[in-house]
Amino acid sequence: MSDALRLAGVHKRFGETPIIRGVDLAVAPGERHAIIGPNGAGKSTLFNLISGRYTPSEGEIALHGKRISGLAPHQINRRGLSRSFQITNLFQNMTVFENLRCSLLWAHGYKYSFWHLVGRQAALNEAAEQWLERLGLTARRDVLASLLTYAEQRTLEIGTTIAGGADVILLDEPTAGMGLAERDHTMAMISEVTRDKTLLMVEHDMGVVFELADRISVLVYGQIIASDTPEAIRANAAVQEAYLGEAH
Ligand SMILES: Nc1ncnc2c1ncn2[C@@H]1O[C@H](COP(=O)(O)OP(=O)(O)OP(=O)(O)O)[C@@H](O)[C@H]1O
Repeated sequence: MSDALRLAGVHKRFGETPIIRGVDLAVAPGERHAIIGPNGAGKSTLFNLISGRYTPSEGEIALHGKRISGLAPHQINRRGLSRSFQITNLFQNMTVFENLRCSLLWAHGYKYSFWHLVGRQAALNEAAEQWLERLGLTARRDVLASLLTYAEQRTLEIGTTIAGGADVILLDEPTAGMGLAERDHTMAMISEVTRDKTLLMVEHDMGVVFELADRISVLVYGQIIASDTPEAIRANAAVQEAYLGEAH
């Protein structure tokens, strides 16, 4: 079986400045993979390369064995890769239910004609209700997205990203800006809704990373210096020196 996601020899330069300097990375289907590294290491740039916002200066990126580097973000999205942003990306004047319904419609509805779609309303509503339940947002069903707490907005944002039907999910610091209780709740939610999905996340919170990830890659100055299980990463001397030894 091909890797869900594979980067081979990826470089990114901005002008003359090399930011990503030869990254090879393979993420297996169903794996939860975290990318960690010091500030400015190039984690966001890597995400921008994978999601199509930037094109690699060199190298290739493949999704399920098919090349995606060079495609536009919406084309990559159509092929099953979806990215959730740190800044929430919701329809603020729509309710929680409507936001979920919208991403389901976007995922499943575009192929059908309008009248066909009308016949599918019941199924769509049912699926949106199930997502409310999975996200623990049933009690907030009819609240406008703009009136949710920050943590609820992030939960809904992650939910709409996944409800959209993608099977490879990129999460950008999913617990940033949350208190401890919210963080634990969000981790449990991510763990539940990404079952059977491939997850790649950038996260600064080591508690989250070591609990959630099956594998961890350490990016330092645009290169992956280690890619391994959490236990092996914790024990890796080069990683400790480059990163974990710092006050994070
Ligand atoms: N569009 C751009 N043009 C020029 N330089 C850029 C651009 N985007 C990022 N950089 C530079 O690339 C380097 C890596 O930035 P990036 O945001 O990818 O790091 P990061 O690991 O995500 O950092 P952080 O953990 O602080 O979010 C930084 O020095 C940044 O200034």
